Amino acid sequence: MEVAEKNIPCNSVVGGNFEEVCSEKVIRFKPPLYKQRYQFVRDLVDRHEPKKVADLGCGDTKLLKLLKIYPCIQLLVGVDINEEKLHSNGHHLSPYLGEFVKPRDLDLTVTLYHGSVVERDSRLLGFDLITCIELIEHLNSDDLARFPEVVFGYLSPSMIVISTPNAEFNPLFPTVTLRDADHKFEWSRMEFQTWASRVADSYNYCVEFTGVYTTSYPSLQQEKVLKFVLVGELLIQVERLRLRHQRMLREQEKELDPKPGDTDFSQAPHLLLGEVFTEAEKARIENSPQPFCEGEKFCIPLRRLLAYPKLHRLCVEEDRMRSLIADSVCLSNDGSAIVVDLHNSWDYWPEDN
Ligand SMILES: C[S@@+](CC[C@H](N)C(=O)[O-])C[C@H]1O[C@@H](n2cnc3c(N)ncnc32)[C@H](O)[C@@H]1O
Ligand SMILES: [Mg+2]
Repeated sequence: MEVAEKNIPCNSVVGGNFEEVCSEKVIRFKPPLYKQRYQFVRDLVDRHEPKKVADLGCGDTKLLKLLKIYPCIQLLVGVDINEEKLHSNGHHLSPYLGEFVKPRDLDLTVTLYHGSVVERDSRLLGFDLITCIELIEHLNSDDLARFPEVVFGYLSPSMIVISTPNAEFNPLFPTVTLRDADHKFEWSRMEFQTWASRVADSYNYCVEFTGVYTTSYPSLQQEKVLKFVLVGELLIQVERLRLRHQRMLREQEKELDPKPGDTDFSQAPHLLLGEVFTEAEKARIENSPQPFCEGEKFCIPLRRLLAYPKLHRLCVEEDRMRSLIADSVCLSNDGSAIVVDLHNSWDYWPEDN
């Protein structure tokens, strides 16, 4: 899948299709690929609100039917070399009764042209978006060679979407080498990207690649995610330290004023500690500033917290940590420590929360 956008810098992304292989080795795409391709175009229309859109190789006009509901689009054109397809499907593009009852705010004209994408047609000049969905693989080598000059060079719309099957999936299909009898070729992602990058370069477009299905995963590179993980780990660590400090105080009390029946917990394993540290981790923790009490307030220096492995692995500097957690916890006046009530675990949050 390619989106080429004229003169607007963007990054290159390489994605993959989303597929599922069933037990009997019949490949199915979920949702079906044609729906994913159309959805990709719809998302683009949502984002860029083009006024004039043309679908080249529009076939049975399914995409045009989906696009005619967009209020931003005022001119919608379909072109196909197969006149019969246009005739048998064109009537689906007429307005419904409901569209008379509740008319659009802005004009919309829908037109179908019979013609070839490799012929210059001045009626397609000045478009905001041109889509070529599963078209180029139907062009013979001469037509494919003419395609860039006509579509990118002559028609030169603001944006072009081109989709073509990914041949890398073909070994998963039970049948032959090409997926359709009319296909003249099927490219790997690399072949497509090489072609598209060269075309985009020649006509001063910038190019972006994606599979029809793309999703991004949360990572620590995203500030929201980092903050969520940081605050979560931090609260766990603060609670551990607070409970440990309470226990230490109780033990000290007992040592000073032992009562009959008191058990000596000092030798018992500290169940609440929960974590096992390597020697290096222990050393890092011990070399960091210690938690301390100010009256009933228990203060844990940020540097101490950052020494614990689960927080250390987030690779956050003290200053960054301070700004990320500032609205989630109470900080000491100088901002160097988190302050909690020693006896109440529900006071971590700043007062106005
Ligand atoms: C696989 S169909 C894709 C139809 C539609 N874009 C879709 O995604 O459902 C390819 C279409 O391209 C049309 N086509 C092939 N060569 C063409 C050309 N040179 N100019 C215009 N249309 C062409 C075919 O008639 C066919 O309708
Ligand atoms: Mg095809």
